Amino acid sequence: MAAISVSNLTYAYNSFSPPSLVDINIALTPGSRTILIGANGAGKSTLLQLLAGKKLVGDAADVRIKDQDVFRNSPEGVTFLGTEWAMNPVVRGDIGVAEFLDSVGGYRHKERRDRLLDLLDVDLDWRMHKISDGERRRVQLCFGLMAPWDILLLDEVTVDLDVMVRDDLLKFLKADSEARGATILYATHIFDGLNDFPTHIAHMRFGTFVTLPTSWPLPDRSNALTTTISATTALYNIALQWLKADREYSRELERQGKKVPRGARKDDVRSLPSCG
Ligand SMILES: Nc1ncnc2c1ncn2[C@@H]1O[C@H](COP(=O)(O)OP(=O)(O)OP(=O)(O)O)[C@@H](O)[C@H]1O
Repeated sequence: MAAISVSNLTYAYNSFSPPSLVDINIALTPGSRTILIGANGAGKSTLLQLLAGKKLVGDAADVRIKDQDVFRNSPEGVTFLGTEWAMNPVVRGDIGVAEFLDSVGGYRHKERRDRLLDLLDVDLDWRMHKISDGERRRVQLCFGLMAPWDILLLDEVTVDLDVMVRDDLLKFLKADSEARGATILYATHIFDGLNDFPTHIAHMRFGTFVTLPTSWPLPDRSNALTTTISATTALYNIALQWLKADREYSRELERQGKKVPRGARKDDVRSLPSCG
């Protein structure tokens, strides 16, 4: 049974916009850690939010976590952490971190909470309205990760962490996923220090997958861009190649007088070279 499975998923935010996701079909195995790579607007956040059950999809789509429909059954053990959390006025209010974490059940997971407080260097005496963006992000991660999760959906939440905290956090997530067979799907633009983290990588472009989740490191071979991708190639370089290919694709469409779509037609996308 797949940890996450998506079939026939096409999604538009409204009836007058082109779809932001087009015919998505993926299956992620339990215990896998997949990095979602794609340019701004590729559809990463939309996909993560749909998996978190935050948006309703049409009847044709089948979106499952642990074989349960994410909308109808709300599967347990799913944690979604996105960037918008820190904007919520509630978490910018005059409340202490200790009180805040207890109000969301921290006392039930004391051991994990204390480990995360230490790892993320969070002070229980901080007041939520007086801390920096990075400090607030660390509180969010402590809040989100203290209950053991089966499925973790991460949308660029390491963006304002300092390098050391980010590195410690990635090591913690990897060890936690390995120890408990838990699954991670992580959208990011920051590839420093990420080489040893994923079991799979995937490439999205204009709302669809150009490279489905593929085992990482990639096997040695040459791709259509005549650049050799080998097991030693850093994830950063792969991401750079993929995003360059995306830009070439957009330019080619423009040369052909076609408008670059926000949610591209899948035939357009799939006719382009893929590195995966
Ligand atoms: N609330 C919204 N209403 C309408 N369209 C939206 C909305 N949010 C996103 N979109 C559109 O959906 C597409 C996918 O956006 P999404 O945020 O999923 O991309 P992303 O890959 O996460 O980008 P980024 O790397 O910038 O976070 C984009 O074309 C975007 O303009």
